[in-house]
Amino acid sequence: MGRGMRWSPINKSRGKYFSLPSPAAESPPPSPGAIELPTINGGDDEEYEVYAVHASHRSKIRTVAAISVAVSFILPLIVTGVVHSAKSKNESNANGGVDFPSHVLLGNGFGGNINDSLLVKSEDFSPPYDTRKDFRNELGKVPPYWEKIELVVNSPNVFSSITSWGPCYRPSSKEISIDWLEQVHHETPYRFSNDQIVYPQASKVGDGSVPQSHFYAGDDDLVKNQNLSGLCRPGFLIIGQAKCGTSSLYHYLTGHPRVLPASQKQLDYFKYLSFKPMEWYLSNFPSIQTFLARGAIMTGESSPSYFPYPEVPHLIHERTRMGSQINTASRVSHPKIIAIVRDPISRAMSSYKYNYVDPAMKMLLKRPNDPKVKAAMSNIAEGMTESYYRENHLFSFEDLVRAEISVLQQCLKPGGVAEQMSRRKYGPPNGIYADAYIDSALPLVNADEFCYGESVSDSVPLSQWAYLIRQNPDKVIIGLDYHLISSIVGRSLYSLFLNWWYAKFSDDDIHVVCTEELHFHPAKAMLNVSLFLGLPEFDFSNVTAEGMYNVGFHQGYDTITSWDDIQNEAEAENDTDDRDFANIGYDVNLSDELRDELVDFFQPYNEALFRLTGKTCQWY
Ligand SMILES: Nc1ncnc2c1ncn2[C@@H]1O[C@H](COP(=O)(O)OS(=O)(=O)O)[C@@H](OP(=O)(O)O)[C@H]1O
Repeated sequence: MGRGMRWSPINKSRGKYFSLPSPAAESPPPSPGAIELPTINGGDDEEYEVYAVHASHRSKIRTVAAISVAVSFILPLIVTGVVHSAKSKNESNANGGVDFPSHVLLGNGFGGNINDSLLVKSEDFSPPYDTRKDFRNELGKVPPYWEKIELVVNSPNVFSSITSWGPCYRPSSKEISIDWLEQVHHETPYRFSNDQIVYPQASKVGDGSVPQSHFYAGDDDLVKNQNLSGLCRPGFLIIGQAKCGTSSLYHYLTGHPRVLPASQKQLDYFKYLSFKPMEWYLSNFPSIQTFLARGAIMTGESSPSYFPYPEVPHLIHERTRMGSQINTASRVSHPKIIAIVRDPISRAMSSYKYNYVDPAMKMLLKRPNDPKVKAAMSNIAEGMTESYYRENHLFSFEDLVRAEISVLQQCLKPGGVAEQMSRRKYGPPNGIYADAYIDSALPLVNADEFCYGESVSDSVPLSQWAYLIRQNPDKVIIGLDYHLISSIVGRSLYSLFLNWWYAKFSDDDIHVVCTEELHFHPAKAMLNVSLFLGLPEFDFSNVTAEGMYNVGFHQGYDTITSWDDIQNEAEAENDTDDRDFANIGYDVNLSDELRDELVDFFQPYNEALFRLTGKTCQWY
């Protein structure tokens, strides 16, 4: 019997049958900040040195970062925030609105650039109607920072002083003539149906109205020459890791009555669409009208494509940074970062199914015309059953994992290829992480880019698999995303990826969720997420009780599977209690021997993760 999480009829309270894994035995304290690379059978036997992660280095970087952030960012916001905080408290008492702590306003960029005299005036301001009632949402509350709107509606002459409406950029002067009350009540009557959320997309950009040349302009132009007026921005980004429950996390979070979803869960902008202007990106978040109608505070998106790439935290930091040229309303903090990490073996198994078995099987059954795929399948009989293909022509989890691990052990050695190449690309003098390399011991390693080799031929898409394919000429590696098939194990080395995020963002702006918390204590895990975001307290239990998203073979970011169905399916497939939830829908064989080896392989990376994030997940 393996050592992962087990199904057992212990917790039936919500119709689920999961038991918590037994607490991990206490391990001896790690040598100061070190990752030791273990070997795994079949890998290189060489002994590796200790891979240093100096805590002192991180604090040095933090200090430098903190000073520059304090000068350019915290200071003005503290000023605004103090005023806001006093103001919202005052209003709250008088009108029964929600009393938000100042960090809600600050932390998510709602501070705006209001001058003090305006705020002083606003406290004495009495509109001719009850603004609170008019902008009230279903809960009878209106977020305090929307108060600015009543000023605008009632005294348009203050319009130019107000750069930010809630989480939204100020509308253009043309739009100020809009009767906002009319908009709220007639265009977007507030209901919980997401069909009624208005996204500015069609009318604003994304319809060809932005010249093509603009998309390919240099970064500076993308930032400067655009009109963000009236668009709203994300307060949070769920960055991944893929296959760790990002879809559930996103849907649960947008179940909070004050949080609105983006036009789709996964926008992938900062990875795949960053050649488009921010204007395009922000047009995928709800309109000001929708925010008002819902009494909403925040929106955000979830793109697991962000997690593994060092370019992404850098880009997010650049394009959302306070004081950038976007316009004055960008005097806001960056979106908060939410990462979710899962027991690395379960994640690897899920990735094996989703990124390899599933697409490969579809291709074997459908025989697409793509010449590369045809070449790879030239010796394979057509029209056979799924189980025939699985048994005869697909590599097992173990095959792929062992091939990958021998590559990783070599590549991740201290001073090895990944470390050297990463430093060359991202480090001093001109790399985008030059500052983070102040101390050369910082393990900034882009394993994803530098460990997996080049294509060998059409039938050997990466050198990593050359030996495997030579030894098993009947088996194929086909799929859409070779880079994902190649890094089934590597993408579970969370600490390597998160190091880059922590180099760009402050600890306070990153929140890490363990998938297992989301699984076993979903309402509590979500409450913690919402408190981190500064949202008002909300009981998520009804939202999370509906089920899990993107499960096993019910794949689809927006597809929910009820807890009962999950349970029934697991029981139908396996009569015993010995069931890991990673295996729902498809049996991935994992011998006890390989499991033990993987546990050892992941252990130092897990420990580095727990040290980095200050959070410990209950794995193994
Ligand atoms: N609440 C909860 N608790 C535990 N595990 C959960 C939860 N919700 C989703 N899942 C499992 O997460 C896997 C899907 O993750 P993602 O949605 O991040 O996948 S994706 O990268 O966006 O495709 C997928 O894993 P597998 O079923 O093993 O493939 C889901 O079953």
